Amino acid sequence: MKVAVLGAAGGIGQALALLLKTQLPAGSKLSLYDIAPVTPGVAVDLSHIPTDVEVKGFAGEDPTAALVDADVVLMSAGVARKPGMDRSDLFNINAGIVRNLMEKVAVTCPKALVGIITNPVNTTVAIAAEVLKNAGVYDKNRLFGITTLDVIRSETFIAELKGLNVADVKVNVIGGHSGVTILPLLSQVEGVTFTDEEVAAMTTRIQNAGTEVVEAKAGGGSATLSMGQAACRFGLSLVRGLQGEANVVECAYVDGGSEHAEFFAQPVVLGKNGVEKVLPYGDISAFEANARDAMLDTLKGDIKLGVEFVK
Ligand SMILES: NC(=O)c1ccc[n+]([C@@H]2O[C@H](COP(=O)([O-])OP(=O)(O)OC[C@H]3O[C@@H](n4cnc5c(N)ncnc54)[C@H](O)[C@@H]3O)[C@@H](O)[C@H]2O)c1
Ligand SMILES: O=C(O)C[C@H](O)C(=O)O
Repeated sequence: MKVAVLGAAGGIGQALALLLKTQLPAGSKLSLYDIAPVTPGVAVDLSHIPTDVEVKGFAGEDPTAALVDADVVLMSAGVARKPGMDRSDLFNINAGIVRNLMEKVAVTCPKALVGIITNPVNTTVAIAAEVLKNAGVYDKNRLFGITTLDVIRSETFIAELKGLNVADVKVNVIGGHSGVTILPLLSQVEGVTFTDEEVAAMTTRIQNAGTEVVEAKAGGGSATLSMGQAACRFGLSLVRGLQGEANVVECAYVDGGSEHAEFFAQPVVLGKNGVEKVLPYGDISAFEANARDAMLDTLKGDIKLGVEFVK
């Protein structure tokens, strides 16, 4: 199993690479790419950790060497927010970065499962899909926007609020990955009841959690360590599915035939070909149905921006 991380010298990339070096199955290969010249050094550093995962690092303008034979590609290349910015403010720089890297993915490892972390995810995933379509290699089951950070935040915040063991809290988060498009389905959390006020406050906190980190870091970037953990969880789930493990389920932003939008985050079963099955997200409350319907214009606009960027 070979996993490539693009943007591997960055805040997320280094945290993710460390976690993958220590958690990928024995015999795996980890391939690190970034334009930053330090990247081969990051790989040398990680290679001193005694696990049976081979690490190689590549720097420069061309990611091809890192992508050869990749089964999974996790992309966090690009710029991060500073206070006062929305994720959409990153579009001008990150759209071109994602397009260029996806052009290399399309040629070098078109069958790889690709997880996009680079923001704005609602738009960059649409960009990635258009690039793959133009190259004639698009398989909707192999492309994912990684929304796992919204899931782990939801689980953490709910456990804190309700005094629960976080390992017992499971939450689906649907929609997309920015502001109102992030919709945690609190009504489905087993063994927990919320007042209307708690639902409103918790939903807002989860939707603004990225901004909470951006403001706390005060110009030093956005979530990197929690995102490293989230991306590692998602990447390992992709690997477990590829290895034939049954019942691997994660929420992800996919082109899954949703009635709501071309791309929509919801639970999916992962397998040897990526998405094996898109699961229904189940019964939701009136509050959640209103929030879902209210987000759709924003989400569809974000997707359209990505499609038009490539055309
Ligand atoms: N999906 C999510 O939930 C989520 C969570 C947190 C951050 N993000 C996003 O992830 C991205 C990365 O965040 P970060 O904190 O790691 O930023 P960072 O600035 O620390 O790292 C980004 C890395 O990308 C590299 N890079 C830039 N252009 C590149 C290119 N063309 N090819 C290869 N590498 C390139 C940079 O050299 C840098 O090392 C941002 O867009 C951020 O908004 C997404
Ligand atoms: O908020 C950001 O800009 C980064 C990321 O999308 C997050 O949710 O933390």
